[in-house]
This record gives sequence, C-alpha cells and structure tokens, in this order.
Amino acid sequence: QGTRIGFYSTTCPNAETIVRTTVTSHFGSDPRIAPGLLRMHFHDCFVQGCDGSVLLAGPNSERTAGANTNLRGFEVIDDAKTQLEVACPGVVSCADILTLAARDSVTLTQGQRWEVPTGRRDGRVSLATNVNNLPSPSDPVAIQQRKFSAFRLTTRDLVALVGGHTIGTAACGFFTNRIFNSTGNTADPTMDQTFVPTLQRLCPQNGDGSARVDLDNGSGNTFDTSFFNNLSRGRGILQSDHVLWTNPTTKSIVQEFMASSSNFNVQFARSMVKMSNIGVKTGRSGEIRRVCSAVN
Ligand code: HEM
Ligand SMILES: [Ca+2]
Ligand SMILES: [Ca+2]
Repeated sequence: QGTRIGFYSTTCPNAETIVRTTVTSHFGSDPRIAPGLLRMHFHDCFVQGCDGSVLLAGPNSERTAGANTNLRGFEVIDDAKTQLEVACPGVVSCADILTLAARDSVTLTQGQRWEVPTGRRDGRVSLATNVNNLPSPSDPVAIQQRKFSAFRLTTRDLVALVGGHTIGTAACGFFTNRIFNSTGNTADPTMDQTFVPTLQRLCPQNGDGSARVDLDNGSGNTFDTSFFNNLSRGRGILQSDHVLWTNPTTKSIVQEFMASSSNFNVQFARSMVKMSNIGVKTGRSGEIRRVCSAVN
C-alpha cells in the first residue's frame, strides 16, 4: 500500500488548494519560507521516513538536533493544518501537508510543478538521537552517495536533489573553514579565487557565524540551473556541493543539468517523488495528527 496522486480527492477535495494558498500567503510576507520548507521536507524524509516526525515539538525531539536548529516554516504547516481541520477534520496528515508545501515552495520560486502522491500518515516518534542519517556539508561524494543509496536514491537523484540548493541560504559557520586558513587567507585553492573576497566580506573571520549567504550566488530566490553553473565555476558555497564538480561521475550529471534545464526539472520532480516516498506510513499505521507539533 503506497501513496497515490489525488488521495484526498473525495475526502478533502480542497486539501491541496488550502496548502497552496497558505504557503503562498506566507511566502508573500517572507520568501525565506520556500527554501525553509523544501529543506524541512528533506530532513523529515531522511529521519524515520516522510512521516512528519520533524514537526513534533518537545524536549529531545528531532527539532532540537543540531542539524535542525535552523529549519524554518513550522508556522506555515501549523497554519495550513488549522485550516484543514476546519475544512475536513482528521483527514489530512501533517506529513502530506509538508510534502505538498515543499512542492509548492518550488513552484513559488519559479520551478516546475509536479503531481505529489499523497496518503502518508503521521509518525508518533521524534528523537534527536535519530537525526544521524543526514549528510554533512563536509561529506565527500562517496559518503553522500552512501547516505542517499541507503534510501535507494541513485547518484542522479543525489545531484538533482542537491540542486535544491538553487534556493536558500547557508550560515557562514558551515563554510568559513573554506575561505580562511589560520593566517586569514583562503584555505581552498580549488575555489574561484575572485569569489573568495566576496565571501570573506559577507562572512568576516571571527564575525557572526550565523550570518547567511545564498547557496546559489546571484540566484538564491529562483529555482533554476544557476546553482550548477556556479559549481562549474568554483563558486559552490558548501564543500559538499563544490565536490560534485570534482568527482567525474557527479560532474557529468552537473554538466547535463547545466546544458538542459528541462532535464534538471524533470529529474528533480522524479527524485522528489522518490524521496517523498521514503519509509511512508500508509493504511492503518501511524495516525492523522490533530495538531502538527504534537502526537494525538
Ligand atoms: C549532501 C546533501 C546535502 C547537504 C550536505 C546539505 C547541507 C545543507 C546545509 C549545511 C545547509 C545550510 C543550513 C543552514 O545554514 O541553515 C543547507 C541548506 C539548504 N538545503 Fe541542503 N544539504 C543537502 C541536500 C539537500 C537536499 C536533498 C535538499 C532538498 C531537496 C536541500 C535543500 C536545502 C535548502 C532549500 C537549503 C536552504 C535553507 C534555507 O534557506 O532556509 N538540501 N543544506
Ligand atoms: Ca520523518
Ligand atoms: Ca537559483
């Protein structure tokens, strides 16, 4: 028993519209929620499957784990859930709301829309100690591949999904080791050296490690292939993104996506549907939460 397109078509026909309208209105007042929700969905799926576990609040929940402290958009999911409980009480899962919101975030930033299979149910467990499958920005390609293949995601899925970094930002603290060495000069000679001073200005040494920089320099608000062009020019921000251009296998996929935005869009949509089906709870397992931040 899996997910399917239109799972709510009879039980809550306006479900997808309500999610889209809610995400759109929050996006209007703060566009940062688009990358926020896309990343939150990834962090949900890689920990206990796409079951809304990342949304549960409380001591020692996933939200309190280091990798999740900068997640944003929880209030968007809560808002959509409140409206859905009025329209169709007890029907639409928080895991599906997050999956739909991630898709809508891509469309709002001018990416291509895809149909999202629904029917996920919500998990009842959320433990910070379970947040250990997520890739780290210092992971070499082989480790990234291993972490994705653990969920049957291929190298092509990996490159497409990391293309999600075409929108959003990273805190300076995640990459200052690349732009300064102990003497204050650039530490990574494989980066575009003309870009280093820009990054050093945005992220001064011993400055505020929580200041943020676009992951896709010059195009952080638009879902496009500019991110891959930046990788090819040595302008990847995270080490984990940068190395996708140095490994021959991932490099050829990056080149393909640079050459064809439609190849990227089609692959991104397919890979998102695959990722969105990791470990889903359907049928009688899990529950439909009344409030997304707490189990029933
Ligand atoms: C090797 C895999 C990945 C690594 C190492 C990685 C790492 C990171 C890091 C370190 C940040 C910055 C976080 C912060 O400063 O708050 C980030 C941001 C982000 N990641 Fe990833 N990521 C990976 C894969 C993905 C995937 C698969 C997606 C979604 C499809 C994704 C979507 C995002 C988005 C949209 C942001 C920006 C968040 C915002 O602006 O609030 N990432 N990622
Ligand atoms: Ca989860
Ligand atoms: Ca972009």
